[in-house]
Amino acid sequence: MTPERRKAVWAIYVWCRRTDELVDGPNSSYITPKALDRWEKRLEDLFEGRPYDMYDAALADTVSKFPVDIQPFKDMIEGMRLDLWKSRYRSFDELYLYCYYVAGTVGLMTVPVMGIAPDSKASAESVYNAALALGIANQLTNILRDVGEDSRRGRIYLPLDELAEAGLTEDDIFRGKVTDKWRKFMKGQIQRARLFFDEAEKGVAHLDSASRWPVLASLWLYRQILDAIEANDYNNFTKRAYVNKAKKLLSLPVAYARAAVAS
Ligand SMILES: CC(C)=CCC/C(C)=C/CC/C(C)=C/CC/C(C)=C/[C@@H]1[C@@H](COP(=O)(O)OP(=O)(O)O)[C@]1(C)CC/C=C(\C)CC/C=C(\C)CCC=C(C)C
Ligand SMILES: Nc1ncnc2c1ncn2[C@@H]1O[C@H](COP(=O)(O)OP(=O)(O)OP(=O)(O)O)[C@@H](O)[C@H]1O
Ligand SMILES: [Mn+2]
Repeated sequence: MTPERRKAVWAIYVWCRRTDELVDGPNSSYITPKALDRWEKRLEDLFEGRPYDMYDAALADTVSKFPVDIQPFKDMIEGMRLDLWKSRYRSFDELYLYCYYVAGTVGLMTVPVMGIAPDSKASAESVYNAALALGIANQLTNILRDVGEDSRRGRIYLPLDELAEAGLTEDDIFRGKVTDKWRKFMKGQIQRARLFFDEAEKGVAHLDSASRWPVLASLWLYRQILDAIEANDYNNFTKRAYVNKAKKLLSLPVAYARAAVAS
């Protein structure tokens, strides 16, 4: 990315990471809805040019230079509010909404920074939809990677109706035994996540040419976590799926070449 865009993405990343840390981090047990309200007030202040600390200042600088909208930031805080009380998702619709709040929003935050290609004939709406899809795909992948870890925190980010259809119960998740039923269920979940990645990939060609490589590379790196879950024979209860260094390194030049072809 250009240096200006890189700094802006950093600033957005830091804000997202700090927001996530409020509910996931070491002090999360002290975080109440009130604390999140204060965090939202602080967000409004920095958007109006009144940053509270240096990290906020980096984001205030970003929003003064790029046409970033405040709504996806507010929506991410809403996702953190959900995380404070909600630990079950009855259907994919409910889960999708959660994924939008905590990750789809990132796509909407970053498109104004990465820019749409001036010569692209795609509508801005279709590019935002692809960006949204990448956030959803990443979050679904994150969830499928962390089933065991989340269950040990009492959380199940899987559609309970689909679990029931597969003949599985909450207890099966807590017991964490890899059975044929589980493998079959996981195959379906992985397939759906891949559809969102495919949707996102179509949008990459319409981004400003300088932004394509980092986006395509990160898309490919994260998507390979799904392959790693398969390679672990769907044991996402006790084995963490990850993409090794060699595979990561190899993806970079391949993504570079593909991003260049797409221009
Ligand atoms: C180039 C690029 C990838 C830019 C995005 C950088 C950015 C601002 C990232 C913010 C990520 C963040 C900290 C989000 C907070 C909530 C959260 C933690 C979500 C999960 C990320 C993975 O984090 P991790 O594996 O560390 O998770 P744990 O906390 O350890 O469990 C998420 C799974 C979501 C991240 C979502 C994205 C990176 C969306 C990216 C979308 C785009 C860049 C749009 C691209 C545009 C088109 C047209 C395809
Ligand atoms: N808008 C921004 N978004 C993200 N990071 C930023 C932004 N502006 C500055 N930074 C980073 O914050 C750090 C401090 O910035 P600063 O401009 O003060 O640079 P510096 O390295 O301290 O140089 P100098 O000594 O010339 O001030 C640098 O690492 C810079 O890349
Ligand atoms: Mn997290």
